[in-house]
Amino acid sequence: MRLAPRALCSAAQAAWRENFPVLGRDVARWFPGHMAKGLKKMQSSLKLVDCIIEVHDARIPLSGRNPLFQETLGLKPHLLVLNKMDLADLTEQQKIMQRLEGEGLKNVIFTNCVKDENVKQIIPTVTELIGSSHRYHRGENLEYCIMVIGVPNVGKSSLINSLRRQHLRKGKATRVGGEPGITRAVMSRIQVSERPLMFLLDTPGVLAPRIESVETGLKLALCGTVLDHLVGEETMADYLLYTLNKYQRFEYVQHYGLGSACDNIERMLKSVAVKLGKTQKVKILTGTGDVNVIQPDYPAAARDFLHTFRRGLLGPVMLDLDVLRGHPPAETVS
Ligand SMILES: Nc1nc2c(ncn2[C@@H]2O[C@H](COP(=O)(O)OP(=O)(O)OP(=O)(O)O)[C@@H](O)[C@H]2O)c(=O)[nH]1
Repeated sequence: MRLAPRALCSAAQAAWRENFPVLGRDVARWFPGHMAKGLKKMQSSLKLVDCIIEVHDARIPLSGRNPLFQETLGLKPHLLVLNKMDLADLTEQQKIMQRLEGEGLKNVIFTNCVKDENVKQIIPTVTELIGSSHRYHRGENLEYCIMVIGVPNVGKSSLINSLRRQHLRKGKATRVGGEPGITRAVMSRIQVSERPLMFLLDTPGVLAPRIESVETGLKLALCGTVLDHLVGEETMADYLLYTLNKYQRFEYVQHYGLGSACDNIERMLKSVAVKLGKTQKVKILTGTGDVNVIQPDYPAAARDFLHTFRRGLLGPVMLDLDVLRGHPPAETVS
């Protein structure tokens, strides 16, 4: 089953490295109006806020966070919630925590907001953070107001709903969705706890307008923070295959009944398409006119591969192992 590391860097790596710089520029341009507006509104609401909860995807704890958050919202006490822990391989959790602490992030909680795991730790941690931040202007006001920020689709709304389930036994207050960009406006305050009386402000997901590197862009895309069609499903599938092979996560072989691991995305998607019965009719122009041929539906196979990964069916994965192990970052996309 093991592929030699050299083989992993050939076919699989080439395509996404070539494609992404162009696609990445499209993604970088995709900094929609609502994100810029959202960030401005977040800044102006800051004076009402006692603490910031930044939610990020636990599969990329070391990359893809928006540096604008640090610059503009960094004055308040800050808790980093690494959500979707059920999808992340946390074998190296200790090292990840040490690394984050080295970057000044001392308050970090891993959560699963679908199953409410570790969510109960959040309110006591936030209360303690605010308590130790000398809020001299609080006066009689015993309410806490917390702003929830993060890049799109990391589970900000799910966290708010989970906190309400845990502390108020109430259901959904805010919309959750599988696509990035569900929350479009800084919403009115949502109560999440009675004692202490705590309100959260949900905010739209805001990506950095500039993507730090090709690999960061692809990791963000795999985590669903960018609309798939902007990067290209086949490019993302290519990077996913490269990553799974690199970290020896071969669950995909069994999941798709492939027989052996593969480092060629075209071959892999062809096998997946055949297994799934996804074929498409394509017209080919020949010397004697148009001929219809049946071809594997590569886009459908790529979509299935991505969807299967995002549901956790290919096992938990830590996309930032390369950063943790100190590999140099790939080229910047601007
Ligand atoms: N597996 C898993 N999925 C989660 C978890 N938390 C949220 N999700 C899913 O992730 C998707 C996005 O969740 P949202 O809560 O809408 O994310 P958001 O950050 O508010 O999204 P935007 O409004 O686009 O910024 C939804 O399909 C959720 O069901 C988690 O802990 N584990």
